[in-house]
Amino acid sequence: MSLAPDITEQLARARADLRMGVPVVMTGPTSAVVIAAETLSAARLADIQALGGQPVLTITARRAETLKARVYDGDLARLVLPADANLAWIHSIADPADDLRTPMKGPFSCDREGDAVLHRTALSLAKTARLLPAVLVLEIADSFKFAAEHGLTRINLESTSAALSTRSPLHPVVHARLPIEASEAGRLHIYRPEDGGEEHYAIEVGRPDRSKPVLARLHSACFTGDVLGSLKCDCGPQLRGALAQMGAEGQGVLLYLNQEGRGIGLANKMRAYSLQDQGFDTVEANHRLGFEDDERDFRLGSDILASMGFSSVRLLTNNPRKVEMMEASGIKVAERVPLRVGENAFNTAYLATKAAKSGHLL
Ligand SMILES: Nc1nc2c(ncn2[C@@H]2O[C@H](COP(=O)(O)OP(=O)(O)OP(=O)(O)O)[C@@H](O)[C@H]2O)c(=O)[nH]1
Ligand SMILES: [Zn+2]
Repeated sequence: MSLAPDITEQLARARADLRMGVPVVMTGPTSAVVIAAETLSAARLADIQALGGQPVLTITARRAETLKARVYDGDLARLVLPADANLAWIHSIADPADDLRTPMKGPFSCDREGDAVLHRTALSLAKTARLLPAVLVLEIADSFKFAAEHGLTRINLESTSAALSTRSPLHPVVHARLPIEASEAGRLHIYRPEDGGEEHYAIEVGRPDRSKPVLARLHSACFTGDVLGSLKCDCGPQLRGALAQMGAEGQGVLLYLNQEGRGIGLANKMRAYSLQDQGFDTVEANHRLGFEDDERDFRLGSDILASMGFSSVRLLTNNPRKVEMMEASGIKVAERVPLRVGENAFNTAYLATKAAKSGHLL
């Protein structure tokens, strides 16, 4: 028996460390100390530079495209840290906020030797910590000794990449009656993932027959739209519209998935909004930040539906990816029910971009 944390638990620690600006040690065929660019402090940068060796700033190919840095590793680029690089330089590579004011940050020298698996895994970890996808990586010789000496979390590279590519099981925690405006027969279910990530919710309206397709909506968290009534998107009206339709039919399930900002987190979504104010559309903004168009995993939704006993849905959505992902993960989509509400002068361009670039149906 051991009380030592397993890889899932170690990764939860590693995420917390990265968010706090604390380095994490990765052990693999080559080992390295890794720190997130976003939370890096001047003191820690100086400490890393004092270790000797050649630090590398790893960014996604999306970010590299904007910076005109050479991509030798497919989905990422390893920028050799210039000897005179300071914290402001690193932050300006990670964060596109000032790109338009200071467009020429290069020329960059990019690594092409050796394997990029450690770098790729470190970037994924930063993304799951909801940080900007940019990490400073310095190879070290004896990772066990280094981690012990500095009191750092150490994770095994192979187990980390395996854990990050596996979906964490979700467990029902509790459910209770919750009368809502749309229906007095509401019930809120809480689901908690094993990996320490955000909880997700299911609002069950009435008591839908488990043997028939249920009216369902996969709603991704949008603090700005759902709570503040933002006019930049259509989320608030879609949320209330879906619940109202379930109330009118007397039954349905709304899954509220805490994948804010299409899975990049609220801070990054606000960075994207700031880029949109500079003239970029919703997809371009994600790319400039180093993210894909959509970083969500809708299979969370099928897991929750299956756990509630549903196998077939009438899905309220305009997003064909949601339909595909449902079907691929074992929930039959008997019907797609369009949900077009909440268009206004502020979100017309946003909705048009989603139709043109993300395949949303009009
Ligand atoms: N990154 C980013 N996320 C945004 C932006 N505007 C809205 N969002 C997020 O986009 C998500 C919208 O989710 P959904 O309501 O599921 O919408 P959808 O994928 O368009 O699909 P349907 O509404 O079902 O057709 C929420 O997580 C919002 O926070 C944006 O400009 N950038
Ligand atoms: Zn929204």
